[in-house]
Amino acid sequence: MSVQVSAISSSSPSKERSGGVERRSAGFHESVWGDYFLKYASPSYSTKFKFLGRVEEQVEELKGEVRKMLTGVVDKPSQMLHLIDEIQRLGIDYHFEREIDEQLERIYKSYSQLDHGDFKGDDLHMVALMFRLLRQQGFNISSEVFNNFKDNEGNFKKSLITDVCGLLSLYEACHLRCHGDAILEEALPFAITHLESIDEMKVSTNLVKQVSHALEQPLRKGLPRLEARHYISLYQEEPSHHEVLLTLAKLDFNLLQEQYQKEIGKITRWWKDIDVARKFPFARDRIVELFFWMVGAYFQPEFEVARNILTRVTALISILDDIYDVHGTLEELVPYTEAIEKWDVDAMDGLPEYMQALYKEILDLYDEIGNEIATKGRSYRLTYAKGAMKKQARGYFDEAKWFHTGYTPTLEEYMPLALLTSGYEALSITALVGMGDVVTKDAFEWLLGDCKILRASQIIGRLMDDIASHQVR
Ligand SMILES: CC(C)=CCC/C(C)=C/CC/C(C)=C/COP(=O)(O)OP(=O)(O)O
Repeated sequence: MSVQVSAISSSSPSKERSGGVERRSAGFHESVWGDYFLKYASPSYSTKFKFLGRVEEQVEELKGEVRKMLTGVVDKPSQMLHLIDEIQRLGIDYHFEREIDEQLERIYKSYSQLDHGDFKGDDLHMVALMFRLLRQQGFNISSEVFNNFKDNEGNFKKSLITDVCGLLSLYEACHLRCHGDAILEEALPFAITHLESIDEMKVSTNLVKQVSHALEQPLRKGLPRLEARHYISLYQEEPSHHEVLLTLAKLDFNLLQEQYQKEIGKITRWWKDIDVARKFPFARDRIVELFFWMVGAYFQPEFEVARNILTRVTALISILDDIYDVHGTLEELVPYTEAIEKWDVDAMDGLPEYMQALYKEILDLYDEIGNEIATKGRSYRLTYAKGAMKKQARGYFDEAKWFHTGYTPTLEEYMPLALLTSGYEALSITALVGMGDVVTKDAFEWLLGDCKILRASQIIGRLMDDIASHQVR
């Protein structure tokens, strides 16, 4: 995400003097957005929908129609799979979670008999689509369903090479493979090779576009909102598209976009009031990018408060990271880390002005979060959030010590600390703070109990970040 400056850095940043001390500077570029989103926070900003109430009404009607499509009787499971796939790709599936789950459960229960009727076990597109949708939903479907597509010598059948639709579905399905899915490990390069060399004269323009987009960005790795926006345009060009689905997808996309604009407007207002550029000129100013990141974590409208909290905490952590990584001296960082540990406004006495300024922002923000969640009986979450912030600061401090003492850690020493400072633990905990009652105390304890998914995210996040930072230098 940034030019990281730490004990393992291979280049040195530039230096400058401030507060009578020579300080390093990473030379981050200014915000590319400036005040662009402020207008959405203004009371005089009015929605681009002239008749917002009418649009919302229309969305409700359309949702009713789609619900009927999803619950009505279809004699062909393949039709239902297609419908669910379209709904998911158009980004409107979050309105129909229960209906989709029920339909997929029905299909899962009967899939062993699906080789009859319209569902042919030799139709690669359908098998791969069924596999992907069921696995994604958490059903235990085996990758053995793909055995059928191999010849007697154990190679994928030659006839598949010209089946572009089938190859594309296989490719997308491969991204849901788990350890032990050997056939999908083999299938992925097979699908990629043949998708890369399709004869564009023999397939529709729309399919060519889908293939080239998928090769760049498989569905599984895509951000739901971006994928929806992309698919809406493709779907519109599809002669067989369903008008109800298309209209709902467009209106819903625009309504969500309006909501995000207001959210980022409010967050920009808060950021501007902090006066980041003046108080922390050495730090990254990436508030819009961070908000976008959090929309990737959860995009649904009901997570507005959660997104707001997570974006703002991450923004302050990002300044904190720049203090520990670049701007602060070791002599300043020692009392700063102790002050964060104490979490008390009196503890900031004697700290340099820029440190006091951030300290105050952190305390104020957590007070505000505390007030917000107290009204809902969720105050216990604040203890977890503060604990996560303190741990993060201690981790940053340990890294800074390595740097300032010129110590190069071994990989064994580096990894545990680097996983902590990746921020995934602190931010996963913070991500739960503003969520609804589905989150309980157990969820926080689970996250803190060495859970595999968090560890995997930390490893991926940390190593990708280190690779990117290293390349920037
Ligand atoms: C929903 C969820 C859990 C989101 C996680 C988002 C996340 C981990 C954000 C990290 C933000 C941050 C302070 C990056 C520092 O980047 P850097 O490259 O300067 O980091 P470094 O100094 O540690 O290398």
